[in-house]
Amino acid sequence: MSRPLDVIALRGLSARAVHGVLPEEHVAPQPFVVDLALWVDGRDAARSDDIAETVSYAEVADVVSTIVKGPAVRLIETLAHRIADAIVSMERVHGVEVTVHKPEAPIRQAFADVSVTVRAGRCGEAGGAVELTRDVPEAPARPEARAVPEIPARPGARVVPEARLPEAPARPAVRVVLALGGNIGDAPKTLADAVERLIDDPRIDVLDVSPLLRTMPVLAPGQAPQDDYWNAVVLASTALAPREVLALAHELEASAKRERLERWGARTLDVDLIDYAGIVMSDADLTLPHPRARVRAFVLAPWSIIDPQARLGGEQVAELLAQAPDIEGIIDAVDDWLGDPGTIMAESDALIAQALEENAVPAPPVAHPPAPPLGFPRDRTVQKSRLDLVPEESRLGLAPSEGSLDLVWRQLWERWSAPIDVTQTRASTAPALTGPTASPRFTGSTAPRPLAASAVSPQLAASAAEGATRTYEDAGSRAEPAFEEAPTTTAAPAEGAEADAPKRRPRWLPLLGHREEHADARASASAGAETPVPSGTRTASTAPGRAGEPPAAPHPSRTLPTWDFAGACVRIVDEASALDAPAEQTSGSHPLRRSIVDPGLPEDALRGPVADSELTRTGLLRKVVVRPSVSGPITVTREQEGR
Ligand SMILES: Nc1ncnc2c1ncn2[C@@H]1O[C@H](COP(=O)(O)OP(=O)(O)OP(=O)(O)O)[C@@H](O)[C@H]1O
Ligand SMILES: Nc1nc2c(c(=O)[nH]1)N=C(CO)CN2
Repeated sequence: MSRPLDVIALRGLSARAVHGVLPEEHVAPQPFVVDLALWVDGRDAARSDDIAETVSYAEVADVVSTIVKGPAVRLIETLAHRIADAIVSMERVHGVEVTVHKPEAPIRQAFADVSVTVRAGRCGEAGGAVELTRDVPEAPARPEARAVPEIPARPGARVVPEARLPEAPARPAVRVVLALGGNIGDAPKTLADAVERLIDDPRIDVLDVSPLLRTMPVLAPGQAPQDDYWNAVVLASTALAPREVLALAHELEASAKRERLERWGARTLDVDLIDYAGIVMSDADLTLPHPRARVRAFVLAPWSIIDPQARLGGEQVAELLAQAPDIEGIIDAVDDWLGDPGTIMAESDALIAQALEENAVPAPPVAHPPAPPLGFPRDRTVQKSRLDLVPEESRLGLAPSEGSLDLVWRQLWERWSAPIDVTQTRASTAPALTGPTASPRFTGSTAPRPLAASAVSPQLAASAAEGATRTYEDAGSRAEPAFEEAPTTTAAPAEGAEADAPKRRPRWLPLLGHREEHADARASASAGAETPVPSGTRTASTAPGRAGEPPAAPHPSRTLPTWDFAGACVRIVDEASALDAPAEQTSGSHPLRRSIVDPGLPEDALRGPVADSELTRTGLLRKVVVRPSVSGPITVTREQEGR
């Protein structure tokens, strides 16, 4: 009598290789992802608990990897059949189903994935030739499975100590992209806590964390206005299955007390799985890639900043970003946000308030030339730009180099170099952009939240009183930003405010200034002092480290995140600071070297040079968390005195 066969599933086995019809595909490697189902008779193995009686999935993975990385072929069919033939010829394999995905295939149209599935051998029952089924159960992956070595074959062994029992099939680690967002409570802090939990989670390796963006809410048509969101993206590597990653995302949301009251309702924390090794799937609980990510600048922007070459469903993320309907909804970017997130909201409010205040006088319609594509604004006496708010020394080396491929960084730079002037916005297509803003939070709130008097300019108060608020509607329903009229009952116009005076709003804000200043501003805010002075408002003469000037105030102490800096388990580095510096110039005195560690670290903290492999491609100051397990041993040097 026939009996059912067991199924070993191995999914998401990925490797970069050079298969394809086009000659250029034979030069530039692209990702190939293989899913496998193997039909085996595992009864004997189950009885003896001996790997020699079954098929080693590790061996299978080796075979697949060798073929994928092997000689180039033109078709994925060829590749899939080669794999199937090799696997089915392995001892104890009755049948195999192989799917080869080529998520970045050169296809002109937008597409999510292309794959081919081939089958070989006999499957289903041990006795007879039966149909292969697509209904392959998902292999249960145990978090610690990766660490457990394969049990060596021990012929004749009957009893295996429990500690050495074979684990469930190990899933290869794959790249995943998570998007975080929130707009209730202290969202930067909630997001930082979530990132910290991910970093601490043994099931997942955080590879990179994007800057934190403040974004205007994207809402469904007719949906009630909400506060601004804070968004970031995390790149990680994990051996968890897709649904397990989703469960992890839900755990994070639960720990932030996320409530689901309405679709796209305001939330403390939203964690979406945007991409899982490029795979395409959809069931009741999970769709991959995330179905709406491709039209969401609040996902695409942070993602492409940390991975300018990233692709989503076969499309360049940077290109998708350029088309995203809510691209103008990104109103602030904070590069260095994980260490002290608790003051970011206040800083952002204050910076925006100040920007509004300083630019309250409307510009003549065509008063200024178009912003130079790179570098600083040419005529800084006429109009201020976002960059003018940043001390000059903090801008050194920040400009993207000519010919840089980093489109996002160049775009940001262009925007920040442009005078803050709404006439430069998409006024022709979105006239309401010239309208007033609701509050320094740029929220859609019907009732602007009360702000410390010192943080709100008269213009801003007037703007708040005027009440037209701006959000974006779901891209599926409307391509252009939607503008909603907020109730006029929110606040009385501030005294002296011209009811019909044109109001302006900044669209992008530069990174906050020099890190020490930044730290000071944050520290003063967290110490409950007055509203922090945004770093950019300080004059360059007060910036620390400039020759002939009074020394900067000592760093205030700051609470460190809970992960272990002192033990060098993690390290925070920034951008191309050490690029051209000779070895002995590892101190902050080198002009290109701004800072290489979080300024909140203790004075005696270990500081390390930035290895080439760790440089960010954007030149954007930000944190990179490096684990020795990910990047290999870290050379640690002590920073020299005299910063
Ligand atoms: N790739 C995915 N990432 C996260 N959730 C997903 C995904 N695919 C499907 N879902 C499902 O969507 C459900 C609703 O998710 P959630 O409440 O986070 O939606 P939302 O954030 O309000 O809207 P959106 O999905 O548009 O971001 C979840 O319970 C989850 O099962
Ligand atoms: N700006 C912004 N808008 C949103 C966001 C978000 O994270 N950021 N999330 C939503 C549902 O997931 C709906 N709208």
